[in-house]
Amino acid sequence: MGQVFEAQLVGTDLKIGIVVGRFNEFLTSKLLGGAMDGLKRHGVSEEDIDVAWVPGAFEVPFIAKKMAESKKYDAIIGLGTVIRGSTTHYDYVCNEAAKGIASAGLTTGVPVMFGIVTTETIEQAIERSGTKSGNKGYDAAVSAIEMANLNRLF
Ligand SMILES: Nc1c(NC[C@H](O)[C@H](O)[C@H](O)CO)[nH]c(=O)[nH]c1=O
Ligand SMILES: CC(=O)[C@@H](O)COP(=O)(O)O
Repeated sequence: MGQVFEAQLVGTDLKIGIVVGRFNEFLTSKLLGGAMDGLKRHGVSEEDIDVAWVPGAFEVPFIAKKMAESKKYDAIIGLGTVIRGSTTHYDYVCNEAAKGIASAGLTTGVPVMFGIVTTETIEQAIERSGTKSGNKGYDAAVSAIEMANLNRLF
């Protein structure tokens, strides 16, 4: 076997950018709290975390890409909550957020995490924002630390 690359979950010298959607703020603020908790528990200093608020999940990739291009950050975390309504709007917002976040990472070489909760119901969103199914912001933060450290190995 050749080399195995595996990163530590240690955030002591990392600088992290967070982009969070204001739409459904009562839930996205919980995702932000979870992300901050996940970063700090793994050693990231609070002063090394910058936060940008955008109108909704659709706008997350735009600012995530700008943050990544600035080369000030080791990883970016995109946070948002998209809940299906009665029209096709949900699909457009989700698809563009997912595509845009993936593209921001691939085009800049800075890992960008997909911390966007996409659900059929508000109950499902609550469950993933710090209640029975955990906190997707926390999960995205841990993934950001892993990817930032892994990215340094290549
Ligand atoms: N319906 C949701 C939205 N919609 C707003 C869009 O994200 C966008 O801000 C607007 O279309 C202007 O470009 N955003 C969410 O984050 N969550 C939703 O459920
Ligand atoms: C996901 C959304 O954009 C949603 O809030 C829109 O709801 P609707 O499809 O009922 O307009």
